[in-house]
Amino acid sequence: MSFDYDLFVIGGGSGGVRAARIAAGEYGARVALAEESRMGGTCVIRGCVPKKLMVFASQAGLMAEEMRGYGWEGAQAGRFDWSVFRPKLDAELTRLERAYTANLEKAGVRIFHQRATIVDHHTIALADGTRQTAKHILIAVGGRPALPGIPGEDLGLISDDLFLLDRLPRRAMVVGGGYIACEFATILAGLGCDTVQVYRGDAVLRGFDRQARDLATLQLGQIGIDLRLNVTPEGLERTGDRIRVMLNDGMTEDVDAVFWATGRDPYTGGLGLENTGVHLRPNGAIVVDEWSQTAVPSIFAVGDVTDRVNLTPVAIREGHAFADTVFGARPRKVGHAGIASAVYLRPHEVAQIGLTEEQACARGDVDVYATEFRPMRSMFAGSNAKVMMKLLVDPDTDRVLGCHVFGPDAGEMIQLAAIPIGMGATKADFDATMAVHPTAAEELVTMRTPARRHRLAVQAAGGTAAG
Ligand SMILES: Cc1cc2nc3c(=O)[nH]c(=O)nc-3n(C[C@H](O)[C@H](O)[C@H](O)COP(=O)(O)OP(=O)(O)OC[C@H]3O[C@@H](n4cnc5c(N)ncnc54)[C@H](O)[C@@H]3O)c2cc1C
Ligand SMILES: NC(=O)c1ccc[n+]([C@@H]2O[C@H](COP(=O)([O-])OP(=O)(O)OC[C@H]3O[C@@H](n4cnc5c(N)ncnc54)[C@H](O)[C@@H]3O)[C@@H](O)[C@H]2O)c1
Repeated sequence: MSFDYDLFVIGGGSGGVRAARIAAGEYGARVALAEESRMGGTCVIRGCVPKKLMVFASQAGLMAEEMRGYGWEGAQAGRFDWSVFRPKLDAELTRLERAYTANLEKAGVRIFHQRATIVDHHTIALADGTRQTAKHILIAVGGRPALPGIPGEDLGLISDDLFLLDRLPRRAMVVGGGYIACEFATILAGLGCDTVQVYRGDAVLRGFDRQARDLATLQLGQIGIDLRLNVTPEGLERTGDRIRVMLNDGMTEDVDAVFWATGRDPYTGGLGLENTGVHLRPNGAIVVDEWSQTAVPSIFAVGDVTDRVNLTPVAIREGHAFADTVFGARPRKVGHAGIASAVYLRPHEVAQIGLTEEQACARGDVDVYATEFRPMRSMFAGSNAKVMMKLLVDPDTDRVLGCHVFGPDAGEMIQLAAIPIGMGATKADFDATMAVHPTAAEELVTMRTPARRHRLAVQAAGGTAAG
């Protein structure tokens, strides 16, 4: 049977673009890609990139405060002008979008700027009514924000909207305690918005190490966010040009904008998967095996739509491994354990790799090398902001099981720590490494004595041994 293409990719985001470019450019496959919105996908257009630029923009106040502590009398951040920043952001995203498009075209990929749906195991329908056939179909459609399902929720905004605002809200509420909620609240507060963050749990960033979570929770309050814990909205209604939020603790809040950051769901609705034998999980995620192959041999899926680890570098690696395996005769699987990540808060970021202290304790014996200290840079300026560094070590093998950093540029630190830890480094390897002085990161190679030693036998007997 002959097909129009060897590969048809649905979705021009992190995973889809990489897979298409490698399959066509490196392996000579005949590839087409459909993108219904802007090329580059969530990360480039409405995620990592605009978010990080806004994090940079939002730190002027903290920098001015620090500089006053260094003797810069009267140092002030000035007034943030969204009408200057927003067009610059738009121009940068357009530049990136063009670069992604050009790279695909250079690799020989045929691009359809429209929505695609699946007709059968080898056929794609495009929004213009035409059909294309392909030997392989790659689904890389990503995810979409999930709303909480409460009355009036349509009055709220989603993360995409932050980058498209005509003007910044004077008073904003961010709902949630995950990556997006914490980063968005930090950005809004830093840009001068009166910011309320509402989270139903007792500490933000569930899934991260508890000590880091507690420090992040504290920091959100310290930078001026009105953080309400153990609270959740029950309904929204319009009052004039504002929005009234009814909270489950009986309080109401009037704000100019509400941002839902209550998770994301795979974007499989309306994709035509009922025409195939592809299996979905209850949240709509596509079930794939370790080769990113679905239950239908000709259909593969990568990235957030599979809800494995929802990060850009993971989607890219999955897309690349798919192309290597199917078109390059170089079978490659992607490991989803031990992936480092960072949350870009200010002034200190949260970054991690491997097990949390809680997970390590549940797994078995663990020695915890941990330190909390006021770093030279901010202490001199009179700030109480604390840095935290932690290594979790298996006492039997001496292997480092996890690393957690709460501090300035923690994301940059964890990227480098991820290399030795991924290679199986031991605590002795860290100890043998000469420190770079004076840095905050040097603490990672100078912690000599465990702060705590958790022993499974002792815990089972009713306690935790401290060393
Ligand atoms: C606010 C925010 C901040 C983030 N920050 C970070 C970060 O700092 N670091 C990090 O690693 N990750 C971050 N992420 C996550 C990251 O953006 C995603 O993990 C990544 O984009 C997933 O890539 P993907 O290829 O699976 O999907 P996407 O990038 O979402 O791409 C999917 C594409 O498919 C298109 N599409 C969907 N359906 C169709 C269809 N039927 N036909 C045609 N086209 C279709 C969409 O328009 C989209 O362009 C962030 C996410 C958000 C929302
Ligand atoms: N820096 C980064 O790497 C980065 C940044 C942003 C997003 N991301 C990726 O995007 C994914 C999605 O981010 P996210 O923040 O949307 O999801 P998340 O899963 O991290 O957080 C969702 C939050 O919403 C809360 N929540 C869920 N339902 C709720 C409800 N009905 N009412 C009130 N609160 C509710 C949850 O308790 C949680 O705190 C992340 O898991 C991450 O993989 C990464």
